[in-house]
Amino acid sequence: MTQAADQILTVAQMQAAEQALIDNGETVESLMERAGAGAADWIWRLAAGRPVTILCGPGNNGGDGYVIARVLQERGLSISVVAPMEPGSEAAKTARDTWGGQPVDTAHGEVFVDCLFGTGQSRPLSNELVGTMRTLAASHNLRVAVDLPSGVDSDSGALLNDNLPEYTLTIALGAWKRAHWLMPAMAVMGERRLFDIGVGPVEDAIQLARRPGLSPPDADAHKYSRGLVGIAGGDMAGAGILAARAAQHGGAGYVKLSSPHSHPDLPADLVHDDSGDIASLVSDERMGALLIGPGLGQTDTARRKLTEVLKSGIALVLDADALTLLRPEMEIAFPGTVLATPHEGELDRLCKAFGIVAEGKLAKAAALHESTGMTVLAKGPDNVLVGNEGTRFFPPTSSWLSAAGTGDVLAGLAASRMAGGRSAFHAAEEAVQIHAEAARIAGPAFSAVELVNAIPAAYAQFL
Ligand SMILES: NC(=O)C1=CN([C@@H]2O[C@H](COP(=O)(O)OP(=O)(O)OC[C@H]3O[C@@H](n4cnc5c(N)ncnc54)[C@H](O)[C@@H]3O)[C@@H](O)[C@H]2O)[C@@H](O)CC1
Ligand SMILES: [K+]
Repeated sequence: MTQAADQILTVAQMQAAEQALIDNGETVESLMERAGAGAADWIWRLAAGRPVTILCGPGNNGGDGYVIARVLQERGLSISVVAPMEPGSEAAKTARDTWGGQPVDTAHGEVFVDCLFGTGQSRPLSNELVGTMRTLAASHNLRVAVDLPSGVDSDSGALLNDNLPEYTLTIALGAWKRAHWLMPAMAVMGERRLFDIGVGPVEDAIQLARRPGLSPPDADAHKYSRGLVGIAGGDMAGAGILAARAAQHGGAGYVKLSSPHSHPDLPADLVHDDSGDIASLVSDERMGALLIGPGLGQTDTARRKLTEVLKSGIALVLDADALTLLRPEMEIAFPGTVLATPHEGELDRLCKAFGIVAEGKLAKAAALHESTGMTVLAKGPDNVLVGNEGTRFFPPTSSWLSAAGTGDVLAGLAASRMAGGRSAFHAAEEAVQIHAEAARIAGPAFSAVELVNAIPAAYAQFL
């Protein structure tokens, strides 16, 4: 069931949704009035009586700005409007006439409101416009972007100019746009809020990930019913141990690490097979999910292990070295039960190996899913998940996750959720959020081991 508040629209989908509202009796003016008044409410709270400067562009984003100016002025705030371009659209002209004030060349105040461009941003801003925005942003302590910061491409999240201001708050109007959840745009938006103007569910829209609803083990659970996770390690012991630790905390009842060496710090509660014999791992019929990649290495032995694991038909998580070794000629028994978790560099390498030419994280992940049938989680500061179930975006995660080993932890968590019976898609959806919550709980400057230790508390948040 589509949740309208969680849907993330392209500009074309937004325009079609707006048209559907108009076909049902709304007008552009009535929608602008609602959107502008909604944004004005947020700005009113933020301003708390202090002066507000609104930068209005020529389109309907500028039109929203004139509505905001009128509403806030009627409430007694001191408002200055800077309008480097005359209104071009009919609705924006009407909004400006209804406001009835005189724009000024520049202003100092407390809150700067960017209504220069929204979803109609079609090309980079002139240096002059960037200069105007920067000057205004620098002379106001609080900065609000209405719908989108100007200079952001709504569908890709790209920044069309350098040196754009950073915002305190971005108010999405009617629906989330892709840029609200994609880097680098997401990083300049500050807090993000959605104001509903009545847009209904849009078919095939990208959705925000559902919050995981986890449960404790069944009353009659045993270690195998909770899930057996196998980890096919290799040359580097540490990464496999980290992933195994994460899998233990991620809900699985039993975790088996296969790596061809002993390790002095191997936890006593981890079953370790140091024969490195992959055949015995894949022939275990109780195996719920297998993770291969962290610490695997890129030797011929590693490639042989990967080839065997791919053919096994067991639900798989492919990460790290497994993604570097993966080639189109390798046979994957059931791609629908395989989750690949590439970071940006691995995603690029995979696209190259599979002859995929695409621009941007979303397009690359979608093309890789299309070409291989695997579920693809393109991880990073923005996470993009593409599978047969659709596409999901996620709230931003802690930037402290940019540390070695955190990817191994995520892969272990995903394998754990899969061994517990989740599809590759839902396992990834849950793993990203448990991982993000663990990072929040671990606080600043954590190591990957400390991240693992925070998983039980993160898990508890979703019970
Ligand atoms: N879609 C909807 O349902 C609603 C949209 N509203 C607002 O309308 C906005 C979209 O309005 P528009 O489609 O008019 O688009 P914009 O207001 O974003 O701007 C489009 C105008 O700017 C020009 N332009 C684009 N890039 C430029 C550049 N770099 N330099 C100079 N000029 C440039 C275009 O040629 C066009 O004239 C939304 O972001 C939102 O704020 C709201 O008013 C209410 C409802
Ligand atoms: K804007």
